[in-house]
Order: sequence, then C-alpha cells, then structure tokens
Amino acid sequence: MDVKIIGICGGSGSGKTTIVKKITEVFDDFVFIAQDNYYKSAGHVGNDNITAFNFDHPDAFDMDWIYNNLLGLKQGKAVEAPVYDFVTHTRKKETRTIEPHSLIIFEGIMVFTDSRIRDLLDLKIYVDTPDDIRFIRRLKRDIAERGRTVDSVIEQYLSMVRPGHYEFIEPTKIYADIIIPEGGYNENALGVLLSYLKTLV
Ligand SMILES: Nc1ncnc2c1ncn2[C@@H]1O[C@H](COP(=O)(O)OP(=O)(O)O)[C@@H](O)[C@H]1O
Ligand SMILES: Nc1ccn([C@@H]2O[C@H](COP(=O)(O)O)[C@@H](O)[C@H]2O)c(=O)n1
Repeated sequence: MDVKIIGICGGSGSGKTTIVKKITEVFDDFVFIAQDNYYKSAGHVGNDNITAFNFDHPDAFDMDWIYNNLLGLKQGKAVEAPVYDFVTHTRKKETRTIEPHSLIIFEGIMVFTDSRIRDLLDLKIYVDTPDDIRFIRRLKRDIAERGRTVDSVIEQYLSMVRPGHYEFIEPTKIYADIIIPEGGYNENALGVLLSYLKTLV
C-alpha cells in the first residue's frame, strides 16, 4: 500500500482542527491523528495551576511514540495510539487501534519539530494566522470547551504559549510545502487541498 501522510502544523488557535473538520464534512476517506493525544501525563496539573506544566515545549510530547506510530502506518501496519484526556491532563488507560490506511492526516502544534517525524510527512501544511486572532480564538475556545477562566488563559498564554510559539512553532514554518492563511474558513485553500487529497486514495 502506498501510504501518504499529510502534516498540518500551526500555532494554537490557528484553525488546524477546523480545517480537518471542514474536510471531514465532505470527504472522510482518511485516518485523522491529533498530536494532542501524545501529550505526556501531567496529573499534578489542574485548571487552577495550568502553568505547572509547559504544554508548549517539545518535551511535553512523546515524540518517540508519534514517530513509531507514523512509521508503522507508513509501512501499512495497524498501530496502538495513546488517547489524551484534556480534563485531567493525563493519558487514558485505553489506547486507540489505528488501522492501516492509504491517507493519514496528522495535526498539531509541533508536527514539524522532530526531524524523524518531519521526514515521514509527504505533504507539510502550515496554518498561518496572526497572533492576535489566534489568541482571541483560543480564549473563547478554552473557556467554552476546556473549562478555563479568562485569567488562566492569559497567564498561560503570556508565560508559555507565546514564548513556545516563537521558539518552537513559528520557526518550523520554513519546512512547509504549503501555507494556508487564516485556517478553517479559507474556502479556496480548502478546495485545493480537498481536490489533492481525493487523488491520494
Ligand atoms: N476562520 C475562523 N474564523 C473564526 N473562528 C475560527 C476560524 N477558524 C477556527 N475558528 C475557531 O477558533 C477556535 C480555534 O480553532 P481550532 O481549529 O481549534 O484551532 P487549532 O486546532 O489550530 O488550535 C475554534 O473555536 C474554532 O471554531
Ligand atoms: N492539557 C493541556 C494540553 C494542551 N494545552 C494547550 O493546547 C495547545 C495545543 O492545542 P491546540 O488545539 O490549541 O493546537 C497548546 O498550546 C497547549 O498550551 C493545554 O492548555 N492543556
């Protein structure tokens, strides 16, 4: 099986997940993997001490597990992937079996950081959205969906998310084959991407 892996990278709130959701509305013949599932457990963290763990550093992820999963899928094998719980900030006991598929979409903030993982990607997309827009989106999303307060989002953003973005995420834009401005409602970019994806399955 000729397996293609598409990496979608970009800062928090850039619209990566929304792009994948929009694609899924019209085309779902692919396996989706979110990098968030590979966060290491941080059980000592709660929403009241969210900065007790730096989720915006490459060491926060199990990059070896990511690499081995993507390598296995590239070789046409089924793999066991972790499942992450955003409420407890820990990895769940159960794993997810990912069956082989000819098209894999892998999305996350540090998808281009590890060169072993980068080398497995057949197409690298970077979602490039201005910082102020990303912050506003994140603020609204984290309060609505991740149980956060205005103060905790601001504190985490200033101490970790923003520095991590400039140190580890934005510099990886140079690896992108395609840059999509603004994310999920960029209909022209979505149309081009969709047409290409359909040629891969
Ligand atoms: N183009 C857009 N315009 C307005 N809101 C958007 C847009 N794209 C995404 N959002 C919203 O912004 C938030 C963050 O988007 P999301 O796709 O989760 O970003 P990411 O996965 O890159 O962190 C979500 O609540 C989403 O609904
Ligand atoms: N327990 C966690 C895990 C991650 N985060 C934040 O999520 C961001 C990455 O996800 P996106 O959907 O926004 O790309 C990252 O910036 C982490 O700060 C978290 O707050 N809590």
